[in-house]
Amino acid sequence: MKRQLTVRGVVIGTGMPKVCVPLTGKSISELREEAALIKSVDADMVEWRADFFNDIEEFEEVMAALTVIRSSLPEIPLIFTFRSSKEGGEKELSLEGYVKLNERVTESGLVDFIDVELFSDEGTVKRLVKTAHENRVLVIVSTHDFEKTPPKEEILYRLRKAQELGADLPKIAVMPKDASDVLTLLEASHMMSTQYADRPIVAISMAGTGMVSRLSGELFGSALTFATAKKASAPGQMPAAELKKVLSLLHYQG
Ligand SMILES: O=C1C[C@@](O)(C(=O)O)C[C@@H](O)[C@@H]1O
Repeated sequence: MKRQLTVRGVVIGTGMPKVCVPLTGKSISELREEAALIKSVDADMVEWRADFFNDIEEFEEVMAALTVIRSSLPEIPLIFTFRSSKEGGEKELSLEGYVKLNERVTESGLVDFIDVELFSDEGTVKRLVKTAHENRVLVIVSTHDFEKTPPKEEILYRLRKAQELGADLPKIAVMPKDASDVLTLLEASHMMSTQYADRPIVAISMAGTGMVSRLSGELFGSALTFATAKKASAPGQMPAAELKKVLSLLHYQG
């Protein structure tokens, strides 16, 4: 039986995919505004994409930003993500800086999830998973390809590796060049969720070509989908309210 994740009353891994909206503000005042906007959007979860934040190397500022976000959105599951430039993010940190940042955020008690990149190296992933779990924080282990869609076997390998390393939510996002790449991602998502995963997973085909993958997770086994309140954090995201309508239509079984 597949595990589900229940976080602040949101159940991930059953029914409609849960809608997660990223915060991409560069400063505390931008983040405060964005958080207020998110209150008016029907989001299930929020992701702070901290790589957009100007003062990411100033730990006091990071904590201040996190406190503002958490106090503006006290009820909603919150993901902390530093997405490195090599995986499609805005900035790069040293490995040591990346580990420290994630550990301190984990220990702050302000977030429900951290996102750890699979290619950080195995030891780092294991260490961050351990610290997170000791602090009752869940872990998304993520991997991205902004250039192409790898073969199905490679997508499955990465998702299985993430699961093996202790991810509560293994996640992959890849770039399609055509419809057959989208089918590859969807097939891998379906296979992973029905044959190999004992927990929810997330699988995304990006950009306009891949948009269908952001809508069809309930059928193909992807438990979370990212949408915008203001600014997209990756190509192909659509406004959260529109996305929710489509998810409800696809959920309707007649
Ligand atoms: O990894 C992901 C998925 C994503 O890249 C997307 O394609 O929606 C958006 C990112 O903010 C998030 O961290």
